[in-house]
Amino acid sequence: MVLLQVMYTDLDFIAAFNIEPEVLQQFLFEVYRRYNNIPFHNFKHCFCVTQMMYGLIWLTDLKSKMDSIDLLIMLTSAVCHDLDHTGYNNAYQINARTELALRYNDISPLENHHCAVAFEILEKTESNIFRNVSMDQYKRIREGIIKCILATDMTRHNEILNKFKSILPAFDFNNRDHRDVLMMILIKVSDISNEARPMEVAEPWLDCLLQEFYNQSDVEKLEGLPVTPFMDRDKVTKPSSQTGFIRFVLLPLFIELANLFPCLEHHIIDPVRKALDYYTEMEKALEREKQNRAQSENAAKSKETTVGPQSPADSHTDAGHEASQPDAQSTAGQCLS
Ligand SMILES: Nc1nc2c(ncn2[C@@H]2O[C@H](COP(=O)(O)O)[C@@H](O)[C@H]2O)c(=O)[nH]1
Ligand SMILES: [Zn+2]
Repeated sequence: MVLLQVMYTDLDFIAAFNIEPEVLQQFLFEVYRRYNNIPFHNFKHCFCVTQMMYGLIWLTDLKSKMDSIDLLIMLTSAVCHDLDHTGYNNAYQINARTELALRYNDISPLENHHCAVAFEILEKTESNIFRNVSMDQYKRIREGIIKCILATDMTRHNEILNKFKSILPAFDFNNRDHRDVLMMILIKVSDISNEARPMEVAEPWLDCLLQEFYNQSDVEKLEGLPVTPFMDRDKVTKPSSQTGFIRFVLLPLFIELANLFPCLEHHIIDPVRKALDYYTEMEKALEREKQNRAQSENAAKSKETTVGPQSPADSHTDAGHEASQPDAQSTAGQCLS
């Protein structure tokens, strides 16, 4: 929480918007309290996304290009963007007809909720970091935060990315609509930027994400709901989850942002390309292992049909051999390390 406080201070928000230190502390404490103890969408994820946003603001020298109110909107949106996430995505909310889906008529139920919780916190005077801004400024901040948090709904990914691509050739920092789209892109990039971090940080985050995914698909199976395919433990592995995501979601998004800010190439694109190579190799190793296993099983079967059934002792040895195999994923990981 202290580091988040430092980010507000470093970006000069304390002075520019007359934010009292104890109000900022109370705000951040309320935020901390309203993140749940779940594998991925927890307070640490909020911290990482905010830290990435803070880093992007400095790396791109946004302070010289945009009003500080826009920067305040972006940093605060990052802090609040997954408040009270339950660990079950929008598809689940809608299919299970949860309270959130009912309240928001199936329209981005989670993101609407994260935003509503943020403004619940800001409604309390003691945690309202915007309590000293003018009515007009508050209106702009509220509009901006709503826009940014709602933009993190991944079902809107192509819509937002295409809008950004269409304005990029004539991007103008003085154009309000252009800035709004850029703000949405920046929070999206920050939100899904784990793979831009060093591998030893990024990989454990993927484990946490898959834990949350697998938990959801298990519950979907138990409740007889449609099973979200990219969350199904019977279909998804660590590398299969990442290669597609990096190729089709991360790189196309990051490359467009780097078209506007070439200085980002080295910071966010290079590590993501490296991660793609890493998971592609892991996927190949897994595939080889699967093929080897299938071949040994076939060989064993044909031996059985030509020689006849094995003695119990033989089959025990086989079972023992099978059980002593390390699991596919860790072997693939070892091959690469
Ligand atoms: N397969 C992967 N999916 C990812 C990764 N990082 C993020 N995501 C997906 O995007 C959303 C992001 O939105 P959030 O606001 O919910 O955090 C997340 O839920 C995942 O579905 C990744 O590295 N691999
Ligand atoms: Zn998030």
